[in-house]
Parts: sequence; structure tokens; C-alpha cells
Amino acid sequence: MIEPRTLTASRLRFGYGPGPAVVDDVDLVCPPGSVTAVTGRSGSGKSTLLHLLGLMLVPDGGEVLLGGRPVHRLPDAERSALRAHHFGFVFQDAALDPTRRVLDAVTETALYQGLDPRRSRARARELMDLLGVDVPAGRVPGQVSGGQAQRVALCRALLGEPSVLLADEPTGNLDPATTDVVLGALTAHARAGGTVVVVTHDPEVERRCDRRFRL
Ligand SMILES: Nc1ncnc2c1ncn2[C@@H]1O[C@H](COP(=O)(O)OP(=O)(O)OP(=O)(O)O)[C@@H](O)[C@H]1O
Repeated sequence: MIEPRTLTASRLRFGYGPGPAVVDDVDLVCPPGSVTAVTGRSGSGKSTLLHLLGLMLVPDGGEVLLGGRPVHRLPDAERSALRAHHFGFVFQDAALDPTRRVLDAVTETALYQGLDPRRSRARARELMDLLGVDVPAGRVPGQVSGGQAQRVALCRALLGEPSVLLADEPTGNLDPATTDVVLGALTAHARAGGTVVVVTHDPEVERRCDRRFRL
């Protein structure tokens, strides 16, 4: 069951070191039930914003709120627990363990969440079918294409039924038909109560999202 939660950034600011902030005074509200597109030129801070929203970076200023609760400065263990139970990630550098089978990569986070292994394997197969990840069960991530690896990461994120799904260029390596399938899955997750945020350079993907935020 997805637990609906609004994700909010308030006056968010972050820089990687001395010099100007990469994310500067960003206000953003992402309600459950919708897909928000984050766009902007290369280097404008989109991925950084997604890492801040996903509690992987701690802001220098401002707040990240989940369901109205400030979560950006929680101790590491609490932020990790929140990430594991409420967030799903499809990141460009979402490293899939190269030694594990694709199916195990998809079920890995669900097992951490305490889901029944047999049910999560069955659901993983359904999601892989839905997203057209048609690879032999024994394949390891290094033996699948970039576009397939992205969809494996999406299956893994969806399996956990996260309140918040953050995706960095999830259609970057995909043809139009497969882009449709991925957008359909992201939208379905939102309609089921999820909060979905997608970084994209693709104007067509941006157009099809419910909300738009330009950095
Ligand atoms: N780990 C890091 N250390 C220092 N600077 C970084 C780091 N990661 C990103 N940056 C810098 O922060 C800025 C924003 O990077 P970010 O990846 O957030 O942009 P982006 O909008 O996602 O770019 P793209 O569209 O090219 O993926 C860039 O100038 C980048 O060089």
C-alpha cells in the first residue's frame, strides 16, 4: 500500500563547496497523485535537487518536508530508514549490483522492507513484464542494455510502493514506445497515491507530466 505524502522543498539551498549555491532558494510542492517534471539546462542543479529531496544530501539552508514534517536534518539512521520505507529512486548512477541476477536486483529493497520473498518475486516478474524488461532470469545487470537497466531500477523502485518516487532522466535511453510505457508506469504510481518527481530534458515528457518546475 502506498502511503500518500506531500513532498515540499522550502527555501532550499545547497552548494558543493565554496562558491555560489547550486540549488538556491528553491520552493517546490509535490503533492501525492501527481507527476512533477523538473527541467532546466545542463548543470542547473536538477540532479542535486533530487538528491536533496531524497535525503541523500543535507541542505545548507531551507527545509525538506515529508507530509509536513521536516526530515532534512534527521540523524543518519532515521534518514536511511525513511529512504528505505518511503522513497524509491531511479537515478542515473543507480548502481545495480553487477554480481546479482536482475530479478534479485529488483527484489532487493523489498526484502529489506520485510516483504514476503515469494510475493515480491512474483510482483517483480509482473513489473518486469509490464515495463518490457525481457531478459533471461539469470542475466546480471552488466549484461543488459542501458535502457533495460533503467527499467530494472524502476521495477525495483516500484516494488517497494514508495510514497515518493524520484527519477532522474528515467526515459533518457529509451525509444518513444518504451518512453510511453515508463511514463505510464510513473503516472499509474501517482494515481495510486504516490508522489512522483521526474528530472527530464525531453519536452514531450515534460508536457505529459501533471506539474512542471523549471530550475
Ligand atoms: N559531487 C559534486 N561535487 C562538486 N560539484 C558537483 C557535484 N555534483 C554536481 N556538481 C556541480 O553542481 C552543478 C549542478 O549539477 P547537477 O548534476 O545537479 O546538474 P543537472 O542540472 O542535473 O545537470 P545535467 O542536466 O547535465 O544532468 C554542476 O555545476 C556540477 O558540476
